[in-house]
Amino acid sequence: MSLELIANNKVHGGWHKRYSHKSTVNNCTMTFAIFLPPGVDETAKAPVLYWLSGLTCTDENFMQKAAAFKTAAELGIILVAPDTSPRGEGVADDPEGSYDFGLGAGFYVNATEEPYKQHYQMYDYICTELPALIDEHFPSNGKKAISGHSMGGHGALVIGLRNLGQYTSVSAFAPITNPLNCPWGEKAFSGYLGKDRESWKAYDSCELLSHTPADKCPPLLVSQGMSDNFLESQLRPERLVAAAEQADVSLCLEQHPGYDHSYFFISSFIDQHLRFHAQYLS
Ligand SMILES: N[C@@H](CCC(=O)N[C@@H](CSC=O)C(=O)NCC(=O)O)C(=O)O
Repeated sequence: MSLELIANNKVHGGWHKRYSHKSTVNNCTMTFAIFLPPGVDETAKAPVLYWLSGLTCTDENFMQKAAAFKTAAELGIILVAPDTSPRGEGVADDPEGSYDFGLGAGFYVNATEEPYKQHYQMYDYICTELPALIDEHFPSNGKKAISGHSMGGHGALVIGLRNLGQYTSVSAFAPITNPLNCPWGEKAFSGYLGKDRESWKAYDSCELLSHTPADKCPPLLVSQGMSDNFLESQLRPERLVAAAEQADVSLCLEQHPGYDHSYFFISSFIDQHLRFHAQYLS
């Protein structure tokens, strides 16, 4: 699969690059961004942290706002930030053009419903197609971890918990923990997955965590701002804690007074998340 370079910036001694490519699973052109820390090449390979962004984001929000490069450069971690949905001609959007469904809101699921299923296969894209592309074109050493924010925190938890053994560690900022039972999740899953709520459970981190064998669960870190406008209505971290207790799994939930839902919060704690992942990636 060929890549087209669309941006190239030196930063903290490494390189931030953006690429587009034809996606077989999403049946459209996709864009992703990558940070290559200094010194990585075919003889000095590095692990990869996949970052999944939230509603309304592209590959650019994390790279421009999270302030992750300095510590990723120090730790020798490759960062990969995909887009949050398929895009382009023929890709169905929310008929009402809202921000929480359709373009920029793929929810990291494989859609089964018309007219979304032709393109919205973000679960397979993140789990399979993108890592294969990264391993083919960049000096990754085969070790990978996953993190994300809000909708992307949901995606990171779901993908980490459905693919036990594949991600050394999983973290999330302000994740949508229980999309089965919150307005963002119910809207997205109805549209992408249809009316059968049973089929939604495969994409719910509380549901998945409550059934995860403790000895197979990856290390989990969740950070939540306590002045987050979406805390009560959409995020509900206490439900993830209850699921962890049910499975007797260790979950580190850090609650930070005064922080909101924005990248100001993420940039304040991204170093901690990078160091958390580095322990397991190294
Ligand atoms: N426009 C909406 C909320 C949009 C929003 O807050 N998006 C977040 C992710 S929310 C969950 O997935 C985000 O990361 N935005 C991009 C950014 O750069 O901040 C509203 O105003 O309610």
